[in-house]
Formats: sequence, structure tokens, C-alpha cells
Amino acid sequence: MLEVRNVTRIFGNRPAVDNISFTIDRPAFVGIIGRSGAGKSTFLRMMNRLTDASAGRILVEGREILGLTGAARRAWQSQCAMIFQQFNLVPRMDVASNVLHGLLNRRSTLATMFNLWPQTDILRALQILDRLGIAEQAPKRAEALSGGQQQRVAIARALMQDPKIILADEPIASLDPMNAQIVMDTLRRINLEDGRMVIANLHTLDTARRYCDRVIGMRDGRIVFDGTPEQLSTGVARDIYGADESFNEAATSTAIPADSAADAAYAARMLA
Ligand SMILES: Nc1ncnc2c1ncn2[C@@H]1O[C@H](COP(=O)(O)OP(=O)(O)OP(=O)(O)O)[C@@H](O)[C@H]1O
Repeated sequence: MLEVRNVTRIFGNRPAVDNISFTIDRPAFVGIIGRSGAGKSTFLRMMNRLTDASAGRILVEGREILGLTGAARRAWQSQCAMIFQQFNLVPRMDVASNVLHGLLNRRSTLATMFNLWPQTDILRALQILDRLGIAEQAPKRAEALSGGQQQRVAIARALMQDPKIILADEPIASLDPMNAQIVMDTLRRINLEDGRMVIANLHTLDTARRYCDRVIGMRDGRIVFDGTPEQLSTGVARDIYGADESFNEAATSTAIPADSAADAAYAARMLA
């Protein structure tokens, strides 16, 4: 389904991504981990054609996507939707319009400028918001929502494109543990229920272990691990992150701390 062959990206004289190759043959949930600067974002941006590759090929269902230009490139970009750490919504625009903007590549500028959307598109946007549990937020300005809700709006906008692949660049890095879990659960649901491949750059090991079918570890632009979550032992992780014996997995954790779970249970009891 996806074949990455000897892909390299050089900035200046330094490779950010250095001759990486791998194949994904089903709509799996794939996590990419590695410390800051390992090349994770650069790889996703090449897949989405936001950044050009210096060398190599990326084939999706046999079709080379690195050479696409113009309308073909835009069409590809809507088939592999991107989700960012900072959500990238239009803050003052209402939630429903933000979701409808997922169709931007397919609509005329004029219609978009005047916010003219066919009723079928509006209904679909509302259905998607409903599926993600945030339909009641549709009329609100995006900026009025919590981070977790905003990220779900960004996922809804991505779904509006009906993508084959969802690329998520540190989708939970700005969220508290509770919201991080909701967003990851949402991505996993979409992966399993719709059969859409998800490739997510993740900054915490426990998230990669919990949600991914497969984990790719990058270090200095290269793939240094490619395996199942079970194979991702502390020793392997230490290798990926280039850390010494003092490497502490808990420091990369986004698990909900026992304290805050207890606090939430206490608050729920008091409100009951
Ligand atoms: N546009 C650019 N111009 C020059 N160098 C860049 C550019 N984008 C990325 N780099 C460099 O490429 C390397 C890989 O960066 P990249 O953002 O892909 O890493 P990353 O693993 O995603 O890290 P982070 O989690 O911090 O984003 C870094 O050394 C970075 O400084």
C-alpha cells in the first residue's frame, strides 16, 4: 500500500532524513518516535508534499507521489490529510466552517470566500462532528474550545477530505493527559472503523506502545528501529533516543497520573 524507498532530504549539507526505506502493506496505525531533530516531521511533510525530497521514491498503491505537481499534487494532499500539534484552525471562524475548509482543495476560491457551502457538505460536516462527540460545538468559534476539542475539530476537518491516510505530527504534544487520550482514542477509532492508515509522530513511548500496530524509531535521520510495540523494550528505546543509563521512561509518559484520576473521581462524586 505504501512503499518508501531510499528517501532523503538534505537541508544545507546535512541530511534531515537519510536514505530511509520501509513498506506498510495494510491500513495500520504506525507511530514514529525519536528525539527532537530526528527527522520525523520532515518525513511526514515529504509524504504530504509540503516539503520536497532530495532523493528517493514514495509509492502509494503503486503510484509515485513525490513527482506530482499542480492539481495532481493538491489532489494527493487531500488524500493524505495532515494534523498538526497546534491544530491550525482559523481561531475566529466557527467550528463547522473550519471543518468545511477541509474541502478547500476541491472548491472555488469565491465560494469559499463567501462561505457558500452546499447543504450536503454542511450536513456531512455536522455528521462528522457528531461522530467525534463535538456536534454541539459546531456554531462556536474555534478559539472558544479546549485544546482537545480543537484537535478533534482538526481531525473532523481531515475526515471531510475522506483521506486514505492521516498524517499526524505530534497530535497530542500540546494536550493534557486526559485530552491526549481522547484524541488518540479518536484517531485509533478512525483507523479501525474506516480502515484509514494513520502515521503519527509521537513524543511519548507509552502512547506509541498503547496505540500503534507498528513503531518506527528514527535517530539522526535514519531508521534505527522498526517493529511491534512489544519489541520496543526500554533498551531499544534508549538506543532510539540516544540516552544513557539514566534514561527514564516515565519522563516521556503521558499516562493520566493516579492523583488526577483520583481527583476527577472525587469531583464527580461531589457533583453527583
Ligand atoms: N526548513 C528547514 N531548513 C533547515 N533545516 C531544517 C528545516 N526543517 C528541518 N530542518 C532540520 O532537519 C532536522 C530534522 O528536523 P525535523 O523537524 O524533521 O525533526 P523532528 O524529529 O520532527 O523533531 P521535532 O520533534 O523537534 O520537530 C533538524 O536538524 C532540523 O533543524
